[in-house]
Amino acid sequence: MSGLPDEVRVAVVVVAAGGGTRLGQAQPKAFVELHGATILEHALRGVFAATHPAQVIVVAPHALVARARAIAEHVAGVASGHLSVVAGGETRQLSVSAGLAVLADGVEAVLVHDAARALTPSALIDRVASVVLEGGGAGVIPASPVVDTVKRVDGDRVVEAVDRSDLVHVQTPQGFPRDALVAAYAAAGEDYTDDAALFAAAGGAVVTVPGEPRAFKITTPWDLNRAEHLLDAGARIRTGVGVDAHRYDDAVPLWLGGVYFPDEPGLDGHSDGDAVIHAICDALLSAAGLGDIGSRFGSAAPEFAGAPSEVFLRETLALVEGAGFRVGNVVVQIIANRPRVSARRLEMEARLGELVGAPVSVAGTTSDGLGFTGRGEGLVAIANALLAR
Ligand SMILES: Nc1ccn([C@@H]2O[C@H](COP(=O)(O)OP(=O)(O)OP(=O)(O)O)[C@@H](O)[C@H]2O)c(=O)n1
Ligand SMILES: C[C@](O)(CO)[C@H](O)COP(=O)(O)O
Repeated sequence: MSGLPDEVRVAVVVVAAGGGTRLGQAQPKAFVELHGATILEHALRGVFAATHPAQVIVVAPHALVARARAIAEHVAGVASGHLSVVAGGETRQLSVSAGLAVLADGVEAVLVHDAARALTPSALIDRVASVVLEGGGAGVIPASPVVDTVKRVDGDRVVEAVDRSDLVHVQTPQGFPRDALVAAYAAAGEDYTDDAALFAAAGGAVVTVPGEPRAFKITTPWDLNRAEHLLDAGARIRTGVGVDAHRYDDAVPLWLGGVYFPDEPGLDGHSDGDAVIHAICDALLSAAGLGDIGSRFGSAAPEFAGAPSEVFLRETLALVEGAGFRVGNVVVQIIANRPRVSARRLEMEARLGELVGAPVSVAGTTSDGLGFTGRGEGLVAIANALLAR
């Protein structure tokens, strides 16, 4: 496969072709429902929310390739991405091989990820990808210390205590330099329980990065229940905050809160400088745990030069919705000597409400002569967003 943009240096192979015998449900594990969506959909939300642009390769049971494609396109459609869906094999290793067979030209780092780790935070995917892309040549796996005492047993008889000080639990995604991983898979003579073991057997070095509790694998009914409870409790309501400051610039028009202010100095910035919209984007992204406007859109990216900030807001909302959230409400406080917020507050609230699809309140204040806002050098906007799942 070729034809992906140059910046796509990462592929994530999401293996979802297992039967899930230990979960014991009628359908294959990745297609079991979890909190109103399939396990696969939850896993893909995390993958598409990662910052590194990636080719996402979903490996599904032969009979469910079309269903997996529909699920993946639904998630990718709102978050944008480069997607391939292929049929897996009898073992996890064969499924990974099927995914590796469709790697795009230009991919340098391959992450292999279990769909069964449905709640894996996108930050872990980015963490692994970043270390592989640094180019040390090693495989990179998430690991966490073993917290329980460990015993070696013979049947039900304890033989000895095992020193756990140098033991870790490992998770996915596991990341590798592309060529070395493909060569290791081609050379593999036996079945390994994870990609790092196969890579090490071919002579590759493997290093660890910190794992994440939420990246646990849904293996048994108890795990599925735990995932349900986590989604129930933790993610119903989330808040986020965003702050943006811009210097006044007489040479540019003033756009604030999506509204044009004639006869006012504009705001200096790479885009149209609409600090209110920028603060709202940061509030929404932080509430969803999706990073910030700079990491998402690039504060100097040429395509955003002079761009209306509504573009950032639309993209931000697509990301937030792709991560499974809807916006409850947004509030913004503008700290500035000018413009007078009260005169245009209702217009800003209406325009922003229309863009966000939820109530947006705008308030204004001054800093009582203090600081750069008080000296009339610039303007600050502070936004707070409430998201719900
Ligand atoms: N032939 C296989 C076997 C496993 N996997 C994937 O590998 C991941 C981890 O495997 P595991 O949790 O062991 O899943 P299952 O093999 O489905 O479970 P079980 O061993 O209980 O049957 C899962 O996302 C699973 O879909 C796969 O793509 N192809
Ligand atoms: C790859 C893996 O998820 C790493 O922890 C795991 O080894 C695969 O699943 P299994 O439960 O060991 O079969």
